[in-house]
Amino acid sequence: MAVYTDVSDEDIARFVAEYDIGNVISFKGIAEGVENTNFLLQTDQASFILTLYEKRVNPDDLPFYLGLMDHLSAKGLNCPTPIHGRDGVALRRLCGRPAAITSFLNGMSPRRIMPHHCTGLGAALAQLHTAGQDFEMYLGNALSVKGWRPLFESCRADANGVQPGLEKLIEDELVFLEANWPHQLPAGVIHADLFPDNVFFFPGKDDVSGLIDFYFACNDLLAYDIAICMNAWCFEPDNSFNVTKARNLLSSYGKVRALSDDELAALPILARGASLRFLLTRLYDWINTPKDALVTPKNPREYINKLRFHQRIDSAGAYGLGEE
Ligand SMILES: Nc1ncnc2c1ncn2[C@@H]1O[C@H](COP(=O)(O)OP(=O)(O)OP(=O)(O)O)[C@@H](O)[C@H]1O
Ligand SMILES: N[C@@H](CCO)C(=O)O
Repeated sequence: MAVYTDVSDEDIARFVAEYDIGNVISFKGIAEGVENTNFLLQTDQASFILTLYEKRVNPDDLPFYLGLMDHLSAKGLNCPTPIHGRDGVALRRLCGRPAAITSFLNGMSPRRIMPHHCTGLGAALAQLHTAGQDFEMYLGNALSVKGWRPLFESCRADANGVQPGLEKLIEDELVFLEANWPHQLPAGVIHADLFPDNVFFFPGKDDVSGLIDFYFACNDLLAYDIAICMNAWCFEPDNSFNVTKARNLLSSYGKVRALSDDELAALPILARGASLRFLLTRLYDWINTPKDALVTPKNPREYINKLRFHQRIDSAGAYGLGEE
């Protein structure tokens, strides 16, 4: 349950009065999500999402996230559109927290990922990368290769308690990635957290109907975003890699934005980095989330298996490219 900040009926009525979106007819907390407090807000004009940004989001980065959603929406990407108040301002404060209203997107995240979802995902990801190319703001990725060691140092003492040998696995992987990370590939705005819960589809349709949750978006290597998606979408619950899903993801991405030979060659190492990134953040949360917290931390072990899988891969052919 992710409603960290309570908002009264009076607070919401006062807040909505700053906008030209009609009068509130219903307002309820959304259980999904772990980072921020989200409410479904219905007015007599439309449905909206009200988000109160909680401690994990740096308030200084909010203009980038909201500006990016404005930019991508204007380019025709179906993502939440920030709603601006009568004074033109989208980022406001409510109940002591930074807050914004965005448009509500119809559609549902897939409960069971099928290969056709990965086809839709690949096209949507490439559209996002293409549409982001002329976005003028810049935000570096705090969770890329330079950010991983400090994160590891903050939780390494507890790593072996989560799985024996984990501290050495991470240390060795960090040394490898720090020495071999490809810095010269095409870069731009990436989503950086495009997991199935952030991608909507209409039932029975292959195309993505909408993308949400841009609060890890940043500037980084475009192919790194593909690697994040490959990890989040192309493994089965038993940890086996589904090459059909990966092939669909990569080939539909490539139809919208062609991948260079260098990007393809770097995919295994980018996938190792993407595994380590989510292994580390999950490990940190696993160790630091109080037992009585509202949210259940995600299991880091899933990402140990993904990392081990990619460590055995030496070329992108293993991800289904070049096959029929
Ligand atoms: N614009 C939107 N349109 C429709 N539903 C939305 C929208 N934004 C958020 N939601 C709903 O709210 C839920 C939580 O949103 P979101 O994933 O952004 O939360 P979060 O706490 O930032 O997330 P996370 O834990 O995934 O980082 C989503 O799973 C979705 O059901
Ligand atoms: N998508 C992240 C959590 C939310 O940012 C994970 O699965 O670890």
